[in-house]
Amino acid sequence: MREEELEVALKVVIVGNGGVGKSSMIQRYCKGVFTKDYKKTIGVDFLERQIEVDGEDVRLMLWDTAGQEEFDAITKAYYRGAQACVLAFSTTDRDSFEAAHSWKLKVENECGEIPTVIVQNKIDLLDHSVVNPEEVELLARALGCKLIRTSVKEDLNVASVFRHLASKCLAELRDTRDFDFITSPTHHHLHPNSLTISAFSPSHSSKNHNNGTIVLRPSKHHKKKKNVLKNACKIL
Ligand SMILES: Nc1nc2c(ncn2[C@@H]2O[C@H](COP(=O)(O)OP(=O)(O)OP(=O)(O)O)[C@@H](O)[C@H]2O)c(=O)[nH]1
Repeated sequence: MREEELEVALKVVIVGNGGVGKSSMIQRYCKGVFTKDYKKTIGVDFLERQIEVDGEDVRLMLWDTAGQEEFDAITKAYYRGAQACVLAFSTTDRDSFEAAHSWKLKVENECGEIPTVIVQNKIDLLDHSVVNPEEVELLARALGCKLIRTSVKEDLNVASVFRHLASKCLAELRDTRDFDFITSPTHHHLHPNSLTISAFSPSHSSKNHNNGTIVLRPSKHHKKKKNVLKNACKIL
């Protein structure tokens, strides 16, 4: 199978305290809209967007989890199989900054070490900031993650968060692209040239990419797909 015939789908979870802007970020990225209204996420929601990264089509499935503790039991299960993570806190909410460590642990427990970006959102409100830049950088270093400062409201740096994660996952995928790590019980039912690793498979390992949604299949046209869906999103 040639490299240009593959399609990659990545499951990305967005975590962080309630009200930091997780839903807004996904809406902004997938639909290009921003709303001032705060509507608490109940459980889990997801949107997707297709982009081209390093010459490859990547389908990003963005899982919006509720930040409120009362939904913990529901959301935890949805981390499973995620291949990348956005860990968000708000410039104006000290608790959300201090909760970053425990969010990281929560994701690690379910997914192992996956590419993660620490997002400091609401930088349009820097005048009301309750965190200083040095401590934020220290946090990112301590967690071993890239730090990106965003304003979903102003549409600042939102796209770079997802582009960075997709690029990192692709690089890791290329490193392991001999495909001999396929373990999905479902792949027997697929076209012989089609390889699917289910995002929802209960078995997972933290090191390899056999724990998530990596869908590798030949293009319908047997040539590199045009990126016609670049800005297309849909609610599933
Ligand atoms: N000023 C400003 N407000 C923002 C920004 N991003 C989100 N908000 C606002 O912050 C509030 C909370 O945003 P949500 O996206 O609902 O937060 P959430 O993290 O999904 O919250 P939960 O669903 O409870 O987990 C909303 O009123 C948004 O309009 C931003 O970059 N700047």
